[in-house]
Amino acid sequence: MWRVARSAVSSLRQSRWRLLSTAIPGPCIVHKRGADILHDPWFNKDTGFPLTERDRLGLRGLLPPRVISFEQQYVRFMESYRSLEKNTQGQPNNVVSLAKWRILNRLHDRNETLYYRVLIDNIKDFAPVIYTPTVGLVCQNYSGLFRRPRGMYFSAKDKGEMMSMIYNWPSQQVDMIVLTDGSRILGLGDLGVQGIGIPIGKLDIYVAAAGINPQRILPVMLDVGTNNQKLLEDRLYLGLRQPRLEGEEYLSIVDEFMEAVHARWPKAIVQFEDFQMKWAFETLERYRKRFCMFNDDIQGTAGVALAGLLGTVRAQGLPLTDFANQKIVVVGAGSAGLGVLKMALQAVSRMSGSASDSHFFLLDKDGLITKERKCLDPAAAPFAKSQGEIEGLGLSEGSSLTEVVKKVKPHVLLGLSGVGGIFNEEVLKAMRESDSSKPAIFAMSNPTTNAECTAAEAFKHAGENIVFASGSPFENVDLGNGKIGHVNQANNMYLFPGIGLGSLLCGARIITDEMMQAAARCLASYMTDEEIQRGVLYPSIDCIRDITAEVGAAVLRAAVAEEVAEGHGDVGPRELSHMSKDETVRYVKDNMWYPVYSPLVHEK
Ligand SMILES: NC(=O)c1ccc[n+]([C@@H]2O[C@H](COP(=O)([O-])OP(=O)(O)OC[C@H]3O[C@@H](n4cnc5c(N)ncnc54)[C@H](O)[C@@H]3O)[C@@H](O)[C@H]2O)c1
Ligand SMILES: O=C(O)C[C@H](O)C(=O)O
Ligand SMILES: [Mg+2]
Repeated sequence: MWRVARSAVSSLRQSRWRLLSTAIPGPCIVHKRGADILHDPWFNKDTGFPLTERDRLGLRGLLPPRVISFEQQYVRFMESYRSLEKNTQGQPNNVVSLAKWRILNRLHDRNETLYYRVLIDNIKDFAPVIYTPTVGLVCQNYSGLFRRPRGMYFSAKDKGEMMSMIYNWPSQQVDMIVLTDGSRILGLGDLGVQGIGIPIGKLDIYVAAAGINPQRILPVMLDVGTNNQKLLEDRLYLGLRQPRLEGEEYLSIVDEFMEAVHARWPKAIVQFEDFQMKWAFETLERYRKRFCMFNDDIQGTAGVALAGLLGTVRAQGLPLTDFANQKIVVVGAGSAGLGVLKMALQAVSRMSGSASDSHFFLLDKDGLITKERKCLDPAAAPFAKSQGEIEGLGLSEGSSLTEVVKKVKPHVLLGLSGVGGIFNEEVLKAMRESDSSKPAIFAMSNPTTNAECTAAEAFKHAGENIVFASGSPFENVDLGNGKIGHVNQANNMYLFPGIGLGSLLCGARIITDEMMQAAARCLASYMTDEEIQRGVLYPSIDCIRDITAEVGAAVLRAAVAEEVAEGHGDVGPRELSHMSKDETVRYVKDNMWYPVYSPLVHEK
């Protein structure tokens, strides 16, 4: 019940959008006392409870006597984190990564305010721990790492119960849900119930980047079984031990979940994450006109890739309209690869007035996709080459990646295949013959081991003149002679927080293609010419809150223009439509939650 009061206080605060976000934190109503408060990570301040608060809340004697300030607690945590880094030096990467994840996870379980503050302030260091790539390792080892639940689990066994189950979630208000069925976790395949780590990591990024109130987030696992034989045989596996539901049975579970969410929180936004391709596309089409939802792998990824692709045009000193002439080879015809091509095509059509995809080449595990392909996937069909388009190049159905790169001489080679190392030495060397003055290599698959190539390999084999981006973080590459090969992180984390936040703050009924395009354009225009010339396509993760505010505002304004914005709290659609661009950014920023200890007031 305390959560009701807390959200009332917070919406009161949120409604005063003209106030600066640095205002003194208002009091927080709490309906519990004593040890129950210490065990609630939302209220717990550990040794930070002032003496008067200890008296008021029945905490006297339950803590060591000295009061430690928030700042001191912060320093203490960071010191223990840094000493862990020092003490684990030289140990295998996986061991170090999991140790870092554990120390952060323990803080998350104990004291959310401190956890989110250290996360926000050190996002560049901590994103690789709580998000990609370590989150992949955590998912792989989830059943062994499991200590306490986080988020909700809806399983095939819960059919018919979801409408009541949703009320088991203790928070009165939920704004943002990330949902997975665990069927395609990063490039690691079907991890069943263990995929819950992905929604948890994505929502941590929502809090850090978009300032979504952590009390209003909900990570969800839809456990419909797994086809991963190893997991089915693992005695520690925590999910349903049955093959995945298919067809109508599967869809009826997702339908029931979506209806239940909508019944309790009609304004909540649902982000679909890491669904295998067939369900990723099908659920997007099924729900996008009925609910406020999007698929991050299809749409978020596309926006980030498009922003990067537009950056590579600028890096060549060409006008953006030249994007229509860029030859782009996309390796991987799954939800992400097809999403990128679809959005790129929309961008070409917007720029040149005609939707020509003649410069796009799409490959999957069977090589170049052409209209000759047997059992051509309908989703890939629009990008399949006709014989006429490729015979002049000496290519044909199923041509290998090396052949395609050698013959096409693409401006951009973009990997979303999930296959580590597929951009091998021969492929990368072939990129030296690219028709671009600054060839681009995007190895976007996650986690690190699944990247199509490493940054060092790309600069070594394709040349120093390339622009490089990867989905998981790599260190910049020392090219010698004082030169640095810049590594960009082309990850959907640059966009999904802003898409969610912008949609939330305007009360979007649905999320349209135009809102996605606006997000991508905003990210694309974020960088200066000087940065682009240095091969820097995306801003540093350090300023993710600023980027998210800009993206959120762009999404919001597009929603208003598309007339899908219904208003948020006491800010109605008319008020939204009268905001200038700067006012919109201000509004978005003022609505970002920021972790500080609020004075706790007990109420029965
Ligand atoms: N950087 C990002 O922001 C981002 C976003 C989304 C997805 N991804 C990554 O992209 C990868 C793919 O995701 P998805 O959802 O599209 O998966 P998917 O399973 O839907 O598609 C994978 C595609 O790769 C193709 N493929 C497999 N082996 C291949 C090979 N040897 N050569 C060429 N193609 C091959 C498959 O045929 C399929 O078309 C994953 O690793 C995921 O982590 C990255
Ligand atoms: O999770 C990520 O890091 C990006 C993307 O959503 C993916 O599936 O790989
Ligand atoms: Mg994903």
